[in-house]
Order: sequence, then structure tokens, then C-alpha cells
Amino acid sequence: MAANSSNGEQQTPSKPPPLPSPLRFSKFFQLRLRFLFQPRPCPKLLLLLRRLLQIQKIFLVPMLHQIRLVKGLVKALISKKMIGKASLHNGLYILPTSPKIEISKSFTALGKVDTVMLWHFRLGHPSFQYLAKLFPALFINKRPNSFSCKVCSLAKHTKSSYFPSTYKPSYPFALIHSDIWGPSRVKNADNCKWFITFIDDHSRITWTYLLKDKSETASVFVQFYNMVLTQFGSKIQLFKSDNGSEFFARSLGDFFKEKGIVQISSCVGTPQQNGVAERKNRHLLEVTRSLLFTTNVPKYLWGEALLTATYLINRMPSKVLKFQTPQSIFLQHFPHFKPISSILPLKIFGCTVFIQNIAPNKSKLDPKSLKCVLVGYFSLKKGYKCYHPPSKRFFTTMDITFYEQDSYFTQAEIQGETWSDFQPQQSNMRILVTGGAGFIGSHLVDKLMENEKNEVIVVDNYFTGSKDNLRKWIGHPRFELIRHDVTEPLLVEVDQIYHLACPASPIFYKHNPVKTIKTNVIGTLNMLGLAKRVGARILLTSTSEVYGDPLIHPQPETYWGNVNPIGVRSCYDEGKRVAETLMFDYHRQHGIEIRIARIFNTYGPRMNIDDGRVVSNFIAQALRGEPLTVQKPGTQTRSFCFVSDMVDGLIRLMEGENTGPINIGNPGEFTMLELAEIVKELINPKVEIKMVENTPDDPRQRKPDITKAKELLGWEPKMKLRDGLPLMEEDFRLRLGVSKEK
Ligand SMILES: O=c1ccn([C@@H]2O[C@H](COP(=O)(O)OP(=O)(O)O[C@H]3OC[C@@H](O)[C@H](O)[C@H]3O)[C@@H](O)[C@H]2O)c(=O)[nH]1
Ligand SMILES: [Mg+2]
Repeated sequence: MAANSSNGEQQTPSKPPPLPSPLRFSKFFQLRLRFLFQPRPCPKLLLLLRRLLQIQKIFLVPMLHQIRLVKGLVKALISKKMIGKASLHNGLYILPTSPKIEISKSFTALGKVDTVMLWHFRLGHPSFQYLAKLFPALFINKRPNSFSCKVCSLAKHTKSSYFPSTYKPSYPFALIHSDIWGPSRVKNADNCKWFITFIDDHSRITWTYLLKDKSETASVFVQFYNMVLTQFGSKIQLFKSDNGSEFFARSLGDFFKEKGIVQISSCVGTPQQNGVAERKNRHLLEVTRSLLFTTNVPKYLWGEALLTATYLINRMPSKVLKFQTPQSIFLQHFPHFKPISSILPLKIFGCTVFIQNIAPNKSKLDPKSLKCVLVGYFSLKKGYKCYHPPSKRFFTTMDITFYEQDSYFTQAEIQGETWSDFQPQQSNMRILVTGGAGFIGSHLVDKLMENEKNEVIVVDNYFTGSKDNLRKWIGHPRFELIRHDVTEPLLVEVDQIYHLACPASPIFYKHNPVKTIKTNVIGTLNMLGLAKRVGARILLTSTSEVYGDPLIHPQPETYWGNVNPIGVRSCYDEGKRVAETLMFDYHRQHGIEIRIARIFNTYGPRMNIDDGRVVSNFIAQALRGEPLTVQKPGTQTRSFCFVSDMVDGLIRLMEGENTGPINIGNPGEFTMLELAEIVKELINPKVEIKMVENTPDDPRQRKPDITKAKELLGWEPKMKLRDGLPLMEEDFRLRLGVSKEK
């Protein structure tokens, strides 16, 4: 998976330190060495450590602080035992080669391990106390707490304290708890970044669905509702969730109303009130991590591990249920329902399996069986779910030979992956801005860089943009600038794409119209291809020019426009219209997450002085003492948005849940004569206003209807024209070297 090679480690600026010779270890579970911090780890050491761990292809062990150095001796904090003497290499303390650290029996040693450990692995690492309840026969003469498992302590590093929730039995589907988790930094094999759970309050049986986008919430709930109705003849009565906006989308609300479902939500700011669902999520993620961990399964299969975790937890005894399993309680109410999958013997997730090669175009010489990895159980079809990484294909089959003690993946497969990546939201975002050296682009970059969680990559061909606009970010560790033309394909790993690249001033886009249309069509195709490949969300900055010379005023997004397809402006306005079409086709055909902004006239500092657009022309003319050139008839209108408002709107659109298109612009409308008068009054009352010839197809009026932006993004512009113009004047004075007369 392309997405998987992206990890923060690659950004480490320092060169890897030379490795001292004792630093050789084979497998994670035979880990013999530990790197120790002084009581307070210094950042440089951390960096070294990360680097070393990366080179050594092992996970960062999240228990480092549990060992401390006391006068050159290593002391385990939990057992309070002295482990041995540490020697210093390159600023790192290294343990003696065979320290007696309590490393428990591991999966690699499974061959020698008794059946207790085998079941512990198959069931996704439940506690040994629970195992003893499930299989009392296995524990004859053995105490549950005499067993320990290394993977458990790694996967459950959150030290989660489960406050048992209050449990009042009722009957199935009376109350469903739900929660959404994500976005995961790593996309699942099928590009999912989210998951949603539905938990039956009575039995605590859980259904998990993977989502590509949060906006799928309503449709997935409808699917779940129908499944419950058809399979169990039951209707959901109460639905409980937190206040996530996706649960309050109108489409879902309408469905609740229609079906008479009562929606309850936790109070604002108290997610713990959604306790059942939140706790279930945490449990699911712990088991998911354990499953992935045990057999080195790469994170792009986290979705399969999660579905398997759900499957297993449904079949595990729970304290809340007085050590009955959710499935057994549930089936008491539906005695005739036989889940097909429950007759499948459990096997270790991630183990090697051979399945009958059923490829249709298989030739006689092709191997009869295919080596795959076991990734779960199908509850609807009878069979195990297997994945064939070389062809990226899934298979469901019963015709299968298990090699339960061989993990399919080796340590090398998970090189550089750390578990801190496998976390929602808080994780870093890598953002691509095409045309980021331009006027709006560079302001957008400034805003994105303010958030320390963002890494920004700018690509620009400097046709109208300039490196100067990004001066302050060049050399910044979270910033990267690439000279690149979007009409050529681009290979980068990113989470979001702001696609701005295209000359926007009429004089520039008309200068080389073929290039302009190429940029809009091929450039957008390339960026959509990139978004599809890496599963990124992409925002296109379209334009108010898609409305052409509008016959409807002001322009709502529903207006289809009045565009000349063969005029001198067509390279731009038709180009952007095709770009919008491409965006929606990729969305419908490939499920890409898209956002479309229709930008209206924008002004502000950093506009090119010789941009040719009206505001920059008038200000430059006023400062140079030249006549303001109003193109005829001068009664044509425009609405001008200050650049900071524009950037704010674009980010809201990207972060929100609506695809658009959404108009982003300032509804204040002015004729060009009025604008000239204002500039004259504010900047230089002495200049004259001169009427000049206009260019063909100039729209006669333009003003955005921003109802949609207000409602869906909570956005409206704040800066008035009379306040914004002086800010732009200041910038132009500096660049033109014209000081203000006293
Ligand atoms: O010196 C000038 C320049 C322009 N104008 C007039 O001012 C009006 C605005 O022209 P501009 O060139 O600034 O901008 P336009 O509205 O034509 O195009 C703009 O529209 C929205 C954006 O998405 C486009 O990228 C941008 O080019 C036009 O009616 C034009 O005739 C003048 O009166 N004098
Ligand atoms: Mg939530």
C-alpha cells in the first residue's frame, strides 16, 4: 500500500548514528537490548533512539520509563530488581547482552507453548482470568495469574481503567449505542479511515462498519436498521451517541423521525456519558493492536483486525454480563438464529494459510494453491477471510490449510511503523498545496503552518507565483517547496490536497490559453489520481467564472451559468467547469473525498503588482499617480473578498463534511466606477479616472449568494472593502517604494 510507506520517521533530519557492534538483535520478542534514558529524556536522545529503532526494524517499546539507571546500574522499576551494568555508546546506555528482563514467552516460541497461550493468541489476547472462565479444563493445576504475555503489555499500553458501566438488562435493540472513530492516519486496504460501532445495550453485542468518510454515517445506519429488521424482526427504539455532527445530519434525523427512533446524545463536552460506546471502542482498539502485533501484520490491515476484534469480543465473556458472552445473551432471544460463522474454528489472525488457487485465468503451470494471510471470519458467508498481498485480493474460502505457527509477515514488513501513528485526529496532517507560492496559496500556507500538527508541501511552477511569498517558511522543518508543474504527475504521500494551481488573472490565463486549459484538465486529473492513490481528501478552487455572464443575480450554487464555450475566457471558465466535473466523477466512481470552492474576486497583500486585475491595477495606479483605468462601461459589478476571509472559508470547507460546490466570496457589490472612486478617495485624491476599452465576454455583474457557506460552514466574510484596501495599500507601498505623504 502506497499510503503505508508514509511515516514521520522519514523526516528525521539528522543522519543515523553509527551502530555499536553489540546492537544486533534478530526478532522483536527476542529483544535483548534496551536503550535507556536518564530520568529525564532529552529530545536529542529521543531522536537518536527513534533512528536506531527504525534501523533495527523494531517497535519502539513503550515501557522505556519502566527501567531506570541508578549509578550505572539498570533497575527495573516494577520488580525493583537490579538487572545489570549498562555501558555508554554514542550517548545511549546499552544493557548487557543477556539481561534477565522479564520477557515472557512469545509467539515465535509458540511451538513450545501450551494450549493456554494458543487460545490466548487465537482469541485476541483476553485476560487469563477470562480464559480460565472459558476453558476451565486448560487451567487444571495452573493459576491464571501465573501466565503473562508480552504483546498484551505493548498493545494495552494505555493502562486503561475500565469503570464498569451500570448494566440494566432489558431486551435486544431497545437501545443502541454508537460511536465513530477516526480518521486513522493509515488507510485500511480498501481506503477506509473511520469506523462506526452499533452496540446493543442488552447483550452488548457489537456491529462494526468501516467507513471511507464520516458522511457515510446515515447510509450505514439505514443498512444496519434494515439488517436488524430482516434478520431479527426487531426495531431499534432508542439511539444513543455523542454530539458528533455526523449523528445530527439532516438525512439521519429524517430517518429517525420516519421510523420513530428516539435519539439521545451525551451533553456537550462530556463524552464519558457515552460510556458504553467509548469503552467498547477502547477495548476494540486494544484487541486490534494485539492482533496486528502478534503476527507482524502491517497497519494497512487494521480494518480486518478491527472486524476480527469485534467478532472475538462478541464471543468473549464479559464482566458486565456476569461472565456470559454477548453472543450467548443475544441468542437467548433469537434461538432459531444460527450465525453461520460460529461453526468456524478460531485460528490465529495473521497466520499463513494456503488456499485453493481459484483465479479464473489460471494456467496449468500456475501453482494449485496460493499463499495468503488469514485476516478474519465472514459472518455472512461461510468461510475464512484471506488476503493475498501480492495481488491485493481478498478471498473467502473453506478450502484452506492453516500454518498457525507461521506468521505470514516478517518483522521487515512493519519496519518503521510505530503505534503512535495508529491514533485518530491528534495525528499530524501532511497537506499538499498546489499553487502554494501564489497570492491565495501563500496566505493559505501561512494559516496551515500556524498549526504545529501540519506539515505543508507546496508545489508551484512559478508562472505567476513567487518563492518570495513563502520566504519565511523556506528551511522550516514542517515545510517543503517543490518546483513542479501539475500537468506532470506527482508522487507524494499526503492526507489533504488543496488544489489551487492555475493562473487566475484574465491577462495571465489568456496569455497561453492552451496551457491554461491543460492546467485545469490534466492538472486536476493528476491531482485526483494522487488523491485516489493515497486516499487523500482534495479541495479544488473553482471560480465564480463558472457562472459566466450570469443571467441570475446574485448567483447561487444551483445556477448552471451562462458561459461562452468558444470565447477568449473559455480556457479558464470552461477549464474550471471540466475540473469540477472531474472532481464529481472521481467522487462518484472512486469514492474520493472531494471539496469544491467557487471563489469570487479576492484581493489583499501579495497580489502581483502587474496582475492586471482591477484592485491591484487601481492601487498601483493611484500610488504611481497614474490615471485609474476603468474599462467600459464601468457599470459592471464585482464583489471583493479580503484574502484572510477567503483562506478561512477554504479551510472550513476542507475540514467540514460537505463536498460543495460552495460559493466563497464577499457579497458586497460595487460597480467599477464606484471602486475607482473609493480607491481615489482612500489612496490618492489627485488621480484622474480614465475610461478605456474593455475585453470580450466581460461579465456584467457578479455577486455571490453565500447562504450555503453560512449554513454549512458557519462562514461569512468579516473584512469590509474600506478596511481591506488600506492593508493592501501598505503592502504595495513597500513593494513599490512609495512612502506615504505626510
Ligand atoms: O484595470 C482594470 C482592470 C479590470 N477592470 C474591470 O474590473 C472587473 C474585474 O476584472 P478582474 O480582471 O479584476 O477580474 P474578473 O472578475 O474579470 O475575473 C476574476 O474573477 C474571479 C476569479 O476567480 C478570477 O480568477 C478572476 O480573474 C472587470 O469588469 C474589468 O473589466 C477595470 O475596470 N480596470
Ligand atoms: Mg465520538
